[in-house]
Amino acid sequence: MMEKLWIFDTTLRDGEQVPGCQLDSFEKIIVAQALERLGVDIIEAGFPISSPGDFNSVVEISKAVSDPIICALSRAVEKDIEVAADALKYAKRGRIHTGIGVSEYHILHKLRSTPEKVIERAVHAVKFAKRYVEDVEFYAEDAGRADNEYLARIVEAAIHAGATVVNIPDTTGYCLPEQYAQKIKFLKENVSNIHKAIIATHCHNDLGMATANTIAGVQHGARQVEVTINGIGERAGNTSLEEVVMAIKCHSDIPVFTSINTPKIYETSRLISKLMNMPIQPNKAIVGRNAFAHSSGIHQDGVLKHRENYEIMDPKDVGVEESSIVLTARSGRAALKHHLQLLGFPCEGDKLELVYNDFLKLADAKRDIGRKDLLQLVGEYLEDNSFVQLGKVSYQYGDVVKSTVELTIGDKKSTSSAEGNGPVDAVIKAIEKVVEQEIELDEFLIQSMAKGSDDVCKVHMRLMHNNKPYHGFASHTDIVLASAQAFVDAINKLPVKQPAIN
Ligand SMILES: CC(=O)SCCNC(=O)CCNC(=O)[C@H](O)C(C)(C)COP(=O)(O)OP(=O)(O)OC[C@H]1O[C@@H](n2cnc3c(N)ncnc32)[C@H](O)[C@@H]1OP(=O)(O)O
Ligand SMILES: CC(C)C(=O)C(=O)O
Repeated sequence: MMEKLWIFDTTLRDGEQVPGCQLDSFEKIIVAQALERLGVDIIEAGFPISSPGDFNSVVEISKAVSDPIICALSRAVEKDIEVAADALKYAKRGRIHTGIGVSEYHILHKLRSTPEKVIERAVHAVKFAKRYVEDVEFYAEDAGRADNEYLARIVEAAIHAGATVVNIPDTTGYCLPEQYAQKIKFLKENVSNIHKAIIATHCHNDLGMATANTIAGVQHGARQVEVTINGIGERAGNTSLEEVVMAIKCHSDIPVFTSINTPKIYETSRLISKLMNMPIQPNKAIVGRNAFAHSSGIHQDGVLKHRENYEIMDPKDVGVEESSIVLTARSGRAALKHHLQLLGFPCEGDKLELVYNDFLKLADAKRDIGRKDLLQLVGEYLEDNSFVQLGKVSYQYGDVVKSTVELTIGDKKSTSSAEGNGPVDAVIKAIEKVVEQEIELDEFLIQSMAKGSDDVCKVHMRLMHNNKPYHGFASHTDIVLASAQAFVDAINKLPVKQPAIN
């Protein structure tokens, strides 16, 4: 029989601990509401004792969100628990998450205590939390490295004291999937009252095993998974929500279901990445830019013949409009033919052969083959009179930065000025003013190629147009110019109509 797997999202607590990811209360509410729309069951909203700001966020999230359980973290310390309870006062359903370290490292070298005293503190903390809320989750910190016999004792005591959920964190990301699975199995078989609580996983990714360990835990009886969007979290991160949810969806033999509205995954992932300033690596499972991009000929041919040849999930199931066939020097005739067809130039036989040979030469010399290149290859590219070309770019500092850019379409020149937050913002705004397209700058990455201050920087921009992404690339020693060129490069890839100039 299929059982419910509770999705406990800790993006706003463990995820937010990451340097640079801190959010204010307003931003946290936006995230919490997105998590509610995504369908998570529990939102860990913060660690209220840690700061007035975090306390306030838990209060405001409790008011703003109605469906999920709102959870607040605490140590096994009375004051922490009191403050957590106070922060949860507006929550429709509030949960206190309390616990203590259970590995030898933590007992001896962090808490400077003894195993027996730690059990006493755990029991006291759970009982104390029960005075305020019915729903109390106990975490056995560093359970991944703890002795299983001792772990079973403290978990049994916590359940006896009233814990409704027992969390078995692999805090340091140490376990291998089989070890973690055995730990959960051991608890199922050796904790006499385990049927009275839900077992939760909370795995970190120090060895890249967080998702594998979480799934192994579920396969052995865990029924709550603690996860974050994009896998953000302390050090190498937490288990990523999207990976676990989609692994379960793809493997119907795992006897659990989740309440996640999977087509909302992609937009939630982008929101978190943007608000927390955490770019997503292109090859990140499920939500990375290349997760549904096919770039080598054999794969492209396979996907074009039958999507499932190289895709285990439908991109629409995670909110990605469609998979993409990216033209590179590793592409074959099938991919080239597909793109030419899309442009309205069906090409077969000898003609395709000729174009393909030229295409390979171009693709060897140029990494990114776009629409303009293809039109040139089929001899249909007239004078460069319909695409945006960037001319002179200038800007000056003052109270606000002012920029002027020259843009050309064919022989029509246009000059545009704008003000912005900084030179890149001012230049992008000036370009936007003259390009008649609905576009949104969705991602902006600047990377230096080497190390020196004389270095060339590489810019990647992603624009959204009609819910589809268009990528622009450029490199230059001048960051502002590289950004402007990357922006124009992406604009030139918009397929619907060629960008016009005012
Ligand atoms: C695995 C996790 O716990 S994930 C959560 C981690 N998140 C955070 O730490 C962010 C929020 N933390 C904070 O704001 C602060 O660390 C506070 C408010 C909790 C505590 O601040 P301080 O009182 O200044 O203590 P400090 O951070 O220096 O040290 C932590 C103390 O808590 C103790 N402690 C750590 N975990 C626990 C626990 N679960 N239960 C009881 N005590 C604990 C440590 O042993 C140490 O005590 P000591 O000072 O007597 O040696
Ligand atoms: C507080 C606990 C659940 C934690 O974050 C960890 O052990 O990693």
